[in-house]
Amino acid sequence: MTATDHTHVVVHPDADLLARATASRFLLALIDAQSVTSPVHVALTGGSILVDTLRAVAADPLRDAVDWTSVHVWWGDERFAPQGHPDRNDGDAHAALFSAVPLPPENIHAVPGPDRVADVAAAARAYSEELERYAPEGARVPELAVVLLGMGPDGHVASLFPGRPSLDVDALGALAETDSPKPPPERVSLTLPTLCSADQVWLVVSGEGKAPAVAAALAGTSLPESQGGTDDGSSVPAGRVHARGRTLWLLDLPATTALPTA
Ligand SMILES: O=C(O)[C@H](O)[C@@H](O)[C@H](O)[C@H](O)COP(=O)(O)O
Repeated sequence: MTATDHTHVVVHPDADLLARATASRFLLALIDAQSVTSPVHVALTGGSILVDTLRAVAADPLRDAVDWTSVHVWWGDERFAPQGHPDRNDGDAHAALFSAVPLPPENIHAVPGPDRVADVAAAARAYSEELERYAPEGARVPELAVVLLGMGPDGHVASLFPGRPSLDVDALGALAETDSPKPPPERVSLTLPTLCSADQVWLVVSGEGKAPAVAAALAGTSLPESQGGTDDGSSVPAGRVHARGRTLWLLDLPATTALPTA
């Protein structure tokens, strides 16, 4: 199904196939990008389907066709917690994938936690500086080949939540969220323009509980406050993410159940 010229919806029968197909698609995207450029920058995030996807990447034989030494991993968002804390997204990714592929530790760009910086604002500043260090001459952020995003039932992506001022930050780089409705409250997130600067953004969404937010995002509308939305007609955060190249919605069947039938 095609939603717009650059936004496409792909539906897999269930969550397991969604994770495995996204994993193969991700590996092919890395291999493809590596045929024309090096290094290749990607951004990952947290959430259950994303971690399942990273596990599937580790189990996919195509992983051996990737030159992991030229892959750089960034975080779409990270919870402000010390290294090794179970809240952190990077711990899950390490267990699911990084421990299984020869990705050099210096290519994994972790967001600093309270064990390294004074507060979440300092963490966001440090991450923005790190992004700039890897950006092409004159740019603020690296060229992200693929950004993988999960989505919450309220339509949030990374740590950009409905109705929060973070959604209106128009600078490239990272921002601090201090009052996330999803715990923990303190997080660092890439800004919306940074997500949209990527060549491709893939929104990987599973389950019927997210079906209303999928429908709202694709229609560019809000959700009622009772579902964590703003009820003001503005698009849920996920509906505001449009990659420079291709925006892919990768869904399982239950996540499509609120979409209008063609
Ligand atoms: O740190 C986080 O909490 C995430 O990055 C967040 O944006 C997540 O991807 C969605 O909330 C989906 O998470 P689930 O798949 O677990 O619902």
